[in-house]
Amino acid sequence: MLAETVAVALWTMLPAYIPNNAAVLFGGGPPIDGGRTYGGTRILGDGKTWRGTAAGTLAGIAVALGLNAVNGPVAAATGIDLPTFPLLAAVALAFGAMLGDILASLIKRRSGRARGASFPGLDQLDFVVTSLLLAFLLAPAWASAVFTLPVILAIVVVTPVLHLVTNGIAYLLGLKNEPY
Ligand SMILES: CC(C)=CCC/C(C)=C/CC/C(C)=C/CC/C(C)=C/COC[C@@H](COP(=O)(O)O)OC/C=C(\C)CC/C=C(\C)CC/C=C(\C)CCC=C(C)C
Ligand SMILES: Nc1ccn([C@@H]2O[C@H](COP(=O)(O)OP(=O)(O)OP(=O)(O)O)[C@@H](O)[C@H]2O)c(=O)n1
Ligand SMILES: [Mg+2]
Repeated sequence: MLAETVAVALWTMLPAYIPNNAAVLFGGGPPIDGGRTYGGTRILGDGKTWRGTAAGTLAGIAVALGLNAVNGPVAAATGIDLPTFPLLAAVALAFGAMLGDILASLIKRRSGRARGASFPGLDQLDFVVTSLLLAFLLAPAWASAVFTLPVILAIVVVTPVLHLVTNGIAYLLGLKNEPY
C-alpha cells in the first residue's frame, strides 16, 4: 500500500534527515578543511565544520535509538511493520547524511559555487544517496531487507519536497541564511 510504503520510507530515513538539521542548529567553529584552498578556492568552505558534523552524526544515531525504543508501540498503534536500527545501520544513515552534505560542498566549490549557493537536485538528494550507499556497505543484510525498490522510490520522491519545506521554515525562523 502506498501510504505504508511512504511511512516506512520516512521512518527509516529519519536518522538521515535529522543530522543536517542538527548541523545547522549546533554547527560552527573550525572548518573541516582548515581554511585550505585548492586552485584558489576553498576545498569545502566555512559551512562544513567539525562540530556540525559530530553533532549531526550523534543526533542521527540518537534518533535511531529513540525510534528503536518506540518501535513496538508505534507499530502496534499503526499496524505498520516498521524496521528497527542495528547500531551499524544507525551510524551509516547518520554519518552517511553528513558525508553527502560534505561531498556536495566539495562539488559546489569545484564548480565555482560560493558558500551557500544552491545546486538544485544535489542539495535535496546528496545525503540520501550517501546514507543509502553507506547503509548497504556497513549493514548489507539490513539494508537489502528494508530498502526495497518501492521504498527507495518513495524516498527519492518525498525527500526533496520535505527538504524544501524544512529549509523554507528554517529560513523563515531565521535559522538558515538561504531558503533551500
Ligand atoms: C533533533 C534536532 C536537533 C532537530 C529537530 C528539528 C526538526 C523538527 C526537524 C524536522 C526533521 C525532519 C523530519 C526533516 C525532514 C526533511 C529533511 C529532508 C530535512 C533535511 O534537513 C535540511 C536542513 C539543512 O539542510 P542542508 O544542509 O541540506 O541545506 O534544514 C534546516 C533545518 C533546521 C535548521 C532545523 C529546524 C527545522 C525546522 C524549524 C523545520 C521543522 C519543519 C517540520 C517539522 C516540517 C516538516 C515537513 C513536513 C511537511 C512534515
Ligand atoms: N557539516 C556541517 C554542515 C552544516 N553546518 C552548519 O550549517 C549551516 C548550513 O549548512 P549548509 O546549508 O549545508 O551549508 P552552507 O553554509 O550553505 O555551505 P555549502 O554551500 O558548502 O553547502 C552551515 O553554514 C554551518 O553553520 C556545519 O557546521 N557543519
Ligand atoms: Mg546551504
